[in-house]
Amino acid sequence: MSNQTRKHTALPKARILVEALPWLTRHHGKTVVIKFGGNAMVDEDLKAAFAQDVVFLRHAGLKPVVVHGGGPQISAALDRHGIVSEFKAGLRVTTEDAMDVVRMVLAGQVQRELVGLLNRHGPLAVGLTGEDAHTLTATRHTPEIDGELVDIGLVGEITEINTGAIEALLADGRIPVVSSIARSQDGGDKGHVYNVNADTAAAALAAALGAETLMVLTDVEGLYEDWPHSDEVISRLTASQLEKLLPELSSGMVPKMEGCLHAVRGGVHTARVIDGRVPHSILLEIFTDEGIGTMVVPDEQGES
Ligand SMILES: Nc1ncnc2c1ncn2[C@@H]1O[C@H](COP(=O)(O)OP(=O)(O)O)[C@@H](O)[C@H]1O
Ligand SMILES: CC(=O)N[C@@H](CCC(=O)OP(=O)(O)O)C(=O)O
Repeated sequence: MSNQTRKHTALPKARILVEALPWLTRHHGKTVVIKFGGNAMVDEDLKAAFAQDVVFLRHAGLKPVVVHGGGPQISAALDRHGIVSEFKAGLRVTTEDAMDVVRMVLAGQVQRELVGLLNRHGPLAVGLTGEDAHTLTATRHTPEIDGELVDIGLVGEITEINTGAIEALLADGRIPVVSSIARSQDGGDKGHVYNVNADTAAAALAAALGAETLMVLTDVEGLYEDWPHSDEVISRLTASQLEKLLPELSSGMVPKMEGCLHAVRGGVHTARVIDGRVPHSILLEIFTDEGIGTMVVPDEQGES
C-alpha cells in the first residue's frame, strides 16, 4: 500500500474521531452510570461490544460506572433449582430461598462475567454489590397493588447510599461494576440482604454520584408511545411529561422510567433508554446529537 493510499483510508477515521470531539469534551471527567439489562445480555458478541464501549469511554476521560441486571439469568437459575418465581408490580417476589439464588447469579455469575470482559482490556473493572462498604442500604419494599400493600418478600427499597467505595474506585481509574443487592438497615430486619431492581439501583446511584448521564440499555429501541400497539419511539421527553405518562406504563418499563425520572429530578442531566441489542449502542449515542433511543431531560430543558 502506498503512502497516499494509506492516507486516504485513514482520513475518514480521523474525521470520525474529530466528529466525536464535542461530545467527548462535554463529558470529559464526568460520571456516566450505565445500566446493562439482563435481556440485552444474552448475546456473547453484544456483551463483548458493550465492554469495548465502556472501556473506550474510560480511556476517553469519562468515569463509567456499570450497574447490571440479570432478570432472565435469575429466572433460569430459579427454574433449575425448582423454585417458582413470579413478578408483582414489575418486581420479583423474592423468598429467602430465591434470594440465595438471586445473590449467587448476580454477584457470582453475571457480575463476574462482565468484570472478566472489561478486564480483557486491562486491570480496570472491580465488581461489588450494594452490600459492600454500605453502598446500598434498603428496607423492605411493599408495593401498593389495587389499593393494597402487598408483601413481595425480600425486595428492597433503597433508603441510603454510600458512594465512598465507588468514588474511590473511580479516583483510582477503575470501572466499578455493581450488582443490585442491598444490605438491610440496622435494626428490626438486621441481617437480611434485599433484591433491588437493577434499573432502580442504577438510577439511585446516578443521582447519588451526581452523574452527568444515566444510560439504560435494554431489549427495545426505547420507550414506545403506545406499546404494544405501535413501535413509535418517543425520542425526547421532559421529567413532567414522563411523570404524566408513568401510570400508563407496564411491566419492565415501570422501574426503568421511574428510575429515569428519579435520576433527572435528582440532578442527573440526561437519562436515556437505549437499545442494547444494537452492537456498540453506547458509542452510537456519542455520534448522534439526539441519541438513538429515548432521552429524558429536566423540565427547564424542555424547550431546547
Ligand atoms: N411503553 C413501552 N415501551 C417499550 N417497552 C415496553 C413498554 N412497556 C412495556 N415494555 C416492555 O418492557 C421491556 C423492557 O423491560 P425489561 O424486560 O425489564 O428489560 P431489562 O432486562 O433490560 O431491564 C420490553 O422488552 C417490553 O416488553
Ligand atoms: C426486585 C427485582 O425484580 N429484582 C430483579 C433484579 C435483576 C434485574 O433487575 O434485572 P433486569 O435489569 O435484567 O430486569 C430480579 O430479581 O429480576
